[in-house]
Amino acid sequence: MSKTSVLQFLDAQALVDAARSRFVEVVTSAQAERGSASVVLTGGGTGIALLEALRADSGAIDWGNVDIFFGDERFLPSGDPERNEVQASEALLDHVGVHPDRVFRMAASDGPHGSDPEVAAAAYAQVLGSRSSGEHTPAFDIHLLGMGGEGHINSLFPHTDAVREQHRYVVAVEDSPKPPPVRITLTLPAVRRAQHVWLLVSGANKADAVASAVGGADSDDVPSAGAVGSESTVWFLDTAAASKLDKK
Ligand SMILES: O=C1O[C@H](COP(=O)(O)O)[C@@H](O)[C@H](O)[C@H]1O
Repeated sequence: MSKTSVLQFLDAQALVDAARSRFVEVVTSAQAERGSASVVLTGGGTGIALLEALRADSGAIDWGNVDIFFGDERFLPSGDPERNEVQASEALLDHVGVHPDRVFRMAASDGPHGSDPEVAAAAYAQVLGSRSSGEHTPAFDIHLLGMGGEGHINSLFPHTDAVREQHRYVVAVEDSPKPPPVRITLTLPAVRRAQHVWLLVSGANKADAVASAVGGADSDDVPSAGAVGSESTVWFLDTAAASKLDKK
């Protein structure tokens, strides 16, 4: 039975510090148990701040034995500073001893799969399949998620085909309401394959969506409501993001 926890912190820095310590704990215990760990990174302000914090305190993790995936990507040319993987590399991956063959980036729009995001999404689904045993996508140890003010996670926006996807683990999004419009994203079935799903959310503009999701909204209306880990789901909130929790 999956457990949901809502943790509140004074500010975004305290939230990031707590997520960093817990990330180190989960990854190092997975490595102690089976030699490696697998994590899904997120873009966004708080998600990238966590990666920066991990860079400063990454000693305990054997980064060469971590499989690193991405929850979503902005389908832009390689090196574009808006790409989540570029930001993740600058914040963390370029500075720790990751194994280059174990960092699974989603393709760029000028990459090997061409400029068609559907082809790039299908290629990433194959990557997931190649790293799993039987289920077509790994049972990630941790899936990190940020959340937009309307409740989007990864590039799963309210009332879209992508958030309603029931079968595929990776899809293309060609009309994202948040720029850039073309993206690649893991779907809710992929998120739910993770043992631990962590939503890192700060800021008053997210308080309504947090309250709705924690209160059990439909994922079609508030996508984050559908983000549930197979073992645990943890909401890491600052005071502002948590401010409407008791009022809905
Ligand atoms: O566009 C995106 O936005 C979300 C949320 O970002 P935030 O800055 O509001 O926290 C992010 O999780 C996602 O990866 C990204 O592509």
